[in-house]
Amino acid sequence: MLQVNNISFSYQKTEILKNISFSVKAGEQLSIIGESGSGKSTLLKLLYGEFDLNSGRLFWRDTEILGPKYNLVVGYDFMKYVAQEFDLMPFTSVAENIGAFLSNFYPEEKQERIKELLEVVELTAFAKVKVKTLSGGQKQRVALARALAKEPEIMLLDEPFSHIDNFKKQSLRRNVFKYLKLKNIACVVATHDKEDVLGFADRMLILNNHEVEEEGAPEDLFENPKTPLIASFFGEFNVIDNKIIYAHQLEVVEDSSLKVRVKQTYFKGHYYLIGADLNGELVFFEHKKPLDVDTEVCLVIN
Ligand SMILES: Nc1ncnc2c1ncn2[C@@H]1O[C@H](COP(=O)(O)OP(=O)(O)OP(=O)(O)O)[C@@H](O)[C@H]1O
Repeated sequence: MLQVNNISFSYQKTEILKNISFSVKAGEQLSIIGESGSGKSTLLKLLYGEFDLNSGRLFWRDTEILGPKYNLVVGYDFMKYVAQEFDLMPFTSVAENIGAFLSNFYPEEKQERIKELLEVVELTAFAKVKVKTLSGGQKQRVALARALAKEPEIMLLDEPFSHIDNFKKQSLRRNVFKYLKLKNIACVVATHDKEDVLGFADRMLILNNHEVEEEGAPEDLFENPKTPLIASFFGEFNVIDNKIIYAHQLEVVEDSSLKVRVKQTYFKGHYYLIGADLNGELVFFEHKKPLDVDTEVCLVIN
């Protein structure tokens, strides 16, 4: 179990993270979300032992994770960290990069393992290609496979699919998260992307104003978002009578006291997002057809 006990940290004078506490069990997937600059990457780096804490303590099982002041070599065998900038060997092949940390003592097992990981990140066809010729997204996939190679007990992933195109993203996410569960590898993912969270994370933690704003299962936070920041992560929302109402909770009906005038219509695939004026405020709702500007419609909250 990863145990984060009341940690605080600052690069210079201003505190970036204040009194952060949480835990992650073996095999559990935790997503860290928060606005840009809220300290997600910094938190992952602290978990990896890259910096010394101002206060608080960090443990994986019984081992205390220590910063460079107390630990000459950053990092631990039980932990792998995939940063936003990948640390690969550009002049060797994809397969060699993935196998770089695997022992040569059992060559057949090593080749088997590389083959398995190439499949997880869908790079089998690129096994022999030199990493320097790959695209950013392909490099990110090599970095993921390389981190998985030695089956760490815990993975720290910083925006793990950010460079990968939408065609590949869905299946790659499923492969990687499924693999982590299968091998019971705990995982902490810093992300902006709700698709990295929904359907995969067991729990999520929201960083705001240097602190943990909320922590819980994605379903619970989605159903009962306590703040606009949390709601905004899940989708378009409104504040009506001081309550957070998602766009999909508003439905057009024949008659109601909630009358709005349509201002904008956006095609969203299987629905349209409509922006409308409600007593001078812009509200958003979903509708299966586009609506003409200035049409008056009535809404109910479901
Ligand atoms: N090496 C550094 N030295 C000084 N300040 C830093 C350093 N790295 C990050 N910061 C500052 O710490 C704060 C948190 O940055 P961090 O990169 O952790 O945020 P983030 O939530 O991961 O952002 P993003 O989502 O944009 O990646 C920011 O104000 C940033 O400017």
